[in-house]
Amino acid sequence: MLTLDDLSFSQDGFTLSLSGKVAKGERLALLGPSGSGKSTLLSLIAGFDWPDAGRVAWEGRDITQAAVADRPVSILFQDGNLFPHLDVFENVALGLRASLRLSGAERERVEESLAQVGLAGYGARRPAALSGGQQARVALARMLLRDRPLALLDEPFAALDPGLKTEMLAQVSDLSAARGLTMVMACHDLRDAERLCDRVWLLDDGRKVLDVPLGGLRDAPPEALRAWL
Ligand SMILES: Nc1ncnc2c1ncn2[C@@H]1O[C@H](COP(=O)(O)OP(=O)(O)OP(=O)(O)O)[C@@H](O)[C@H]1O
Repeated sequence: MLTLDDLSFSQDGFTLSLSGKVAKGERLALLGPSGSGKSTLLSLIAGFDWPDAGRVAWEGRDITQAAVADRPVSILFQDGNLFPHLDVFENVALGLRASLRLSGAERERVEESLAQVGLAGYGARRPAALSGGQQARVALARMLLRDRPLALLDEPFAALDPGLKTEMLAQVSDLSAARGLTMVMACHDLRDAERLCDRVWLLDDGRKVLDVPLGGLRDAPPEALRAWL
């Protein structure tokens, strides 16, 4: 369980202030207008920022002040964060070892991860020699290789065409279900949220204004979500 207790964080006139819980294995979508605080919340969970007050805990362990590397998280952001000077294999291997000094078994895991996202045989290419969708899948392979229980995704599908988006959504859904990942995903599209997630938090100006299951939502949509339908 991911627990956020009275988190509060202020930056340049913007304040994020919320509490909430995400059950183990649950997939949570963060929806809200631009600037509502979705990325800020992901940064606080990932450890790129620290809250001014409140607590972030995973399975009862307080990780509010933990270093990024010591958190149970893997991260998939919109731009994939691939290193242009490293080849595809090395970019994925970074999920396992920052030193890139891998044992034979670890090299096999990298190859397996690439195969899982349909990129077997692409290891020697540089990111620039891949399409946008393939780059997104390299980032996904790295995220999966990290094998951390909490996946944080920030609009990971925004740059993909509809066909690739559908493919990636299905892949993330299958692979995360197979691993029982807990997921928090910021997105702008309620349909993406419905395809991947169980629950949605609607953010507005740094506050959580709605916290509901996604199943059956369209039958009786809450007023706050009407604009997103
Ligand atoms: N590095 C930063 N320095 C100062 N202010 C920032 C920084 N990053 C974000 N903000 C501000 O924090 C607020 C929340 O931004 P955030 O990126 O979390 O929103 P968001 O909901 O993810 O938006 P979007 O959907 O556009 O990605 C905004 O007012 C934004 O201008």
